Amino acid sequence: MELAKLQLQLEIKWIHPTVHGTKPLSSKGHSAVFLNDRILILKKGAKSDDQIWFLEVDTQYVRQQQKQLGTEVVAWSKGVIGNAEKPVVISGPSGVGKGTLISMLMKEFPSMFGFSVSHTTRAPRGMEKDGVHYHFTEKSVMEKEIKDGKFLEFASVHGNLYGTSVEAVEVVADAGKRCILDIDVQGARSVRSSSLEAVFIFVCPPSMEELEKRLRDRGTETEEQILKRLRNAAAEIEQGKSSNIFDFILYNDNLEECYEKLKKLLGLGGCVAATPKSAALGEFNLPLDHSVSKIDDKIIINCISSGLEKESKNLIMLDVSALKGGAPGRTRGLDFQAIGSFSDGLIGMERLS
Ligand SMILES: Nc1nc2c(ncn2[C@@H]2O[C@H](COP(=O)(O)OP(=O)(O)O)[C@@H](O)[C@H]2O)c(=O)[nH]1
Ligand SMILES: Nc1ncnc2c1ncn2[C@@H]1O[C@H](COP(=O)(O)OP(=O)(O)O)[C@@H](O)[C@H]1O
Repeated sequence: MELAKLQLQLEIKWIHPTVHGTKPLSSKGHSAVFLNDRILILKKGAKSDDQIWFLEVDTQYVRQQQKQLGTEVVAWSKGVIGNAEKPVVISGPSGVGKGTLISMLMKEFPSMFGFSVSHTTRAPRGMEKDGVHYHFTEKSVMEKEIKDGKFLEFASVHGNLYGTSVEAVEVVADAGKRCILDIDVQGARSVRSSSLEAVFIFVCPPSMEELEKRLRDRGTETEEQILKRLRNAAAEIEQGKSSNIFDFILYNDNLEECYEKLKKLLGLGGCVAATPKSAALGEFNLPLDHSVSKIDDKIIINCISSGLEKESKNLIMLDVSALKGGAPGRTRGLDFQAIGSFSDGLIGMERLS
């Protein structure tokens, strides 16, 4: 019996999984805590925005990727204190006015919204700037990056490749802004089934004739491209209206009226505070010398040589009960609290954020 066990042990093979996500840079040391489907890594002596990481081993994203690639997969995700507001996905046929509505929103609320800059293989239009309207890229480069797991979603639209990189969405949330994605219906469907929780809006034209007029008047496409966009529009409208991807359908007939409706459903109807809700809350540097234990969803960090102002506050509680997002993007929803010291008898709780 013992021999059989030993033989079994000897047969265990090391597996080298495919690693997705951006790996943390090495540090002077780290603590690791096993949660149900991922490993929490606390980097010692790292800066406050680089100290919490997760290595996902059995999350929904990892399982999806394993199925797709047919290999073992693990994925890195950086941990962030606090939550970001739900991103807004806006879809609709070419020429319906998505870009116009988004520009109006960004102009009126510059500190509240940020645009997810997509990658595309199509050529830039006259006024379009690389890195602002799109990241204009080569097909082979984009395909390689898609393979490396750098994209949240991608699709072939009107004969070109378009995609939202994980970074495009996360940098907006990192800046404490609400992210707006202008993507097609296929992309919206992919985001719907991803770990990113979003609000989905589909913009419809008042008629096909008006759509054609807007596309022609915009004057940015060749006749062939206009015809291709119009051919695709009917199917897109059909999918947008009938699929259960979208939470709201907006008719863009009168522009001002449509914009008012858009603001209303984003909760911007009345008097709005223009200050963004910052995602980066509080500053706390994990000292080199600490020990870590886990009680249910709470990670207790005992800072032995406390880097905190008050020596007595050397116990920190990291709450991982409400994690949001995760690989291939950031893991949000973490909460830090100073909970005193053993000598205090755990008196008082003070949120560090
Ligand atoms: N899936 C996906 N679609 C995108 C992305 N970026 C843009 N699109 C969509 O691609 C389509 C064509 O966009 P564009 O070339 O800018 O032309 P326009 O819609 O006529 O202004 C539109 O439906 C966009 O919503 C992206 O990152 N992913
Ligand atoms: N409600 C509207 N009424 C008339 N023209 C509009 C309206 N909304 C947008 N447009 C115009 O239609 C054209 C296409 O709009 P655009 O925002 O570029 O569409 P999309 O981003 O959906 O392709 C632009 O020239 C824009 O000025």
